[in-house]
Amino acid sequence: MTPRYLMADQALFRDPSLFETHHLPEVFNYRDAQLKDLAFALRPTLYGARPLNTLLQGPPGTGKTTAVRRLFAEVEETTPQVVPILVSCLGKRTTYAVLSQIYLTLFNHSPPSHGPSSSRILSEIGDNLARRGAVLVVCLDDANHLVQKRVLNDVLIRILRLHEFYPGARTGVVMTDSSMDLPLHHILDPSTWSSLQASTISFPPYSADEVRSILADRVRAGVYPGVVPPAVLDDVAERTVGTADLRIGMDLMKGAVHHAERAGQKTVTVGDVETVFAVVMRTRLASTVQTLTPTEQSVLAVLAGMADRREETTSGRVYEAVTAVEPMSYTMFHERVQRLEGLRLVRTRRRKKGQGRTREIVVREGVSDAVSAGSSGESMNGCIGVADDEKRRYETGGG
Ligand SMILES: Nc1ncnc2c1ncn2[C@@H]1O[C@H](COP(=O)(O)OP(=O)(O)OP(=O)(O)O)[C@@H](O)[C@H]1O
Repeated sequence: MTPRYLMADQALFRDPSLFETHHLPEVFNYRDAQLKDLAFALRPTLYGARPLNTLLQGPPGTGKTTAVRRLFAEVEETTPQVVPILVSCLGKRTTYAVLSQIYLTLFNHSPPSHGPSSSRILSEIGDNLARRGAVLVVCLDDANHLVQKRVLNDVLIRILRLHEFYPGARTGVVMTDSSMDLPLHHILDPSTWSSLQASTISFPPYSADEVRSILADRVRAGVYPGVVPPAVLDDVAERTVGTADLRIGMDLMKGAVHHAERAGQKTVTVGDVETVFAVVMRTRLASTVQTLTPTEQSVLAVLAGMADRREETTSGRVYEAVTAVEPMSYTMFHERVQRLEGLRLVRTRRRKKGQGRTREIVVREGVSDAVSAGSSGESMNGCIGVADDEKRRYETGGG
């Protein structure tokens, strides 16, 4: 039976899922050099040896995770004795959470609910690998989120030293970092640093032409011919370059096509893109704010308040204001600001003050709104609600 209702207004998309973040694209241009370098690091696993540990560094949306997923898929297909596991560190704040994810992938079920210790989970992982003679390659995706409380150091040392306690178990790590300056040599103990010895692969931002061509490929695969006119493609590409995140471009293109489809149009217009852009930005920002810890939310809320009142936001002043709300050491404050900067919620800049120089913390556009939307509800979830409402409105053609 031909579906009369489900597909009734599916007139413009061939396949909207091609625009989802988790979609692994068929065509992955402009990252040949990085794929080759990563393949080189993983190649020893084909012969049963440990991989070379690697750090993939570049701004958000530059293809780091996609490169890892492509090569992990190849490894999985060709080399059964290698177990590649990708752990998204965004929601993982403890060693236990990271190890549980590795356990889950290895054993196909979560650790027992009575809550074994991290060491117990690790010993089961080690036993399993040693028994099978397998090589474990863990990708800590967005490893910069593990910097607090020395979690990254703890996770790395446990994974990298596993072979000392379980001879036959071989392990290595790939880390991705979108903060661009994961200060590994500062945050890792000297012994972890020397076990890691990671080489770095850089993922520079895509040029404007590259962004346009990547979006054009996706449109070709996911949307019927003629639906997205060149002027619309140009507009989406330009806005994407402005936000420096290809993921926003994908969301924007998908949203604009949905908007046109719901309105019964045959083609997407620049007006559709304009309508959807604000919603995409708000949704993106809201979901980023939602990933913050309560302390990070406090720092951001204080900063946003100061920015709204046009107060001076030098780091000294902000530190004073933050500690009046929530006491913390300067180092801890500095780490929180670094994380907010890594998430592109704030940016810092050096400026002259009197005879010396000072660091100013600037809240990025739209962030104050996302924070106040969150604080007006019970939690930051309120902020997602606002964005979702708006999103629903445009998805149902309400503009
Ligand atoms: N060269 C490319 N060709 C096609 N699609 C790409 C390319 N690079 C990135 N993408 C797409 O852009 C989106 C973001 O890519 P990806 O998640 O790999 O970026 P990332 O660098 O890991 O970002 P983050 O640091 O924020 O995790 C995905 O939807 C991916 O399919």
